[in-house]
Amino acid sequence: MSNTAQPSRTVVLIGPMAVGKTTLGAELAQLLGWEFVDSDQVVESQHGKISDIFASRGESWFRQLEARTIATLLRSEAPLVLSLGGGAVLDTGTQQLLVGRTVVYLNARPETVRARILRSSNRPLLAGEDPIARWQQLKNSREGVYQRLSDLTLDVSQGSARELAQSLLEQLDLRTNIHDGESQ
Ligand SMILES: Nc1ncnc2c1ncn2[C@@H]1O[C@H](COP(=O)(O)OP(=O)(O)OP(=O)(O)O)[C@@H](O)[C@H]1O
Ligand SMILES: O=C(O)C1=C[C@@H](O)[C@@H](O)[C@H](O)C1
Ligand SMILES: [Mg+2]
Repeated sequence: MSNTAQPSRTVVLIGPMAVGKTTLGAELAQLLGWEFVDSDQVVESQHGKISDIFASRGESWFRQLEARTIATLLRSEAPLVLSLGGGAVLDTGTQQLLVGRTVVYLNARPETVRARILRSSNRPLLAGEDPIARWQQLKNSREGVYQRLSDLTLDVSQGSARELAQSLLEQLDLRTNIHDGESQ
């Protein structure tokens, strides 16, 4: 969605739960020397655990907090790597705010996320009987949005977070000269 001639100073990572948005985002920010922010972490630091927010106030309340948080973060003037919660892209206001940013869709198969999902208890939308089937169902229902909003898709099924971040940086450099405008 961004103009590839103009380097964007924000890279936004989107995609389903447990694909590595937070982990790769932190690695990418370190490689770039940019600030890293994760919308789930900001919401949790201000409002408590996501599973508790879902339990006490419901999903739509969480979505409002999430959208508001992302809008604030995207006002940053500093170069930023921003990892979003898996469902954040469903909000139409957030969708509009992503236009003109460099948006990367991290895509994975269920085999890649299976063990990660089974060992975590802070994903309320996967709390039912068959978390892998639910993950796949949510991914399928959001796939079109992830693809439409993104400039680039990164398959995260092979490689460490560091290797994937390095590969992503190389692809971003080719597309947008991401380092342009920096002093070094
Ligand atoms: N490339 C990788 N190789 C091995 N483990 C990974 C990789 N990427 C992420 N992980 C691990 O998978 C787990 C989930 O990663 P992470 O929290 O970054 O996913 P996420 O997409 O941010 O998930 P959520 O949607 O829940 O925020 C973490 O334990 C992380 O260490
Ligand atoms: O995919 C989702 O809808 C979610 C993903 C997580 O990152 C959290 O934002 C929350 O658990 C909801
Ligand atoms: Mg995350």
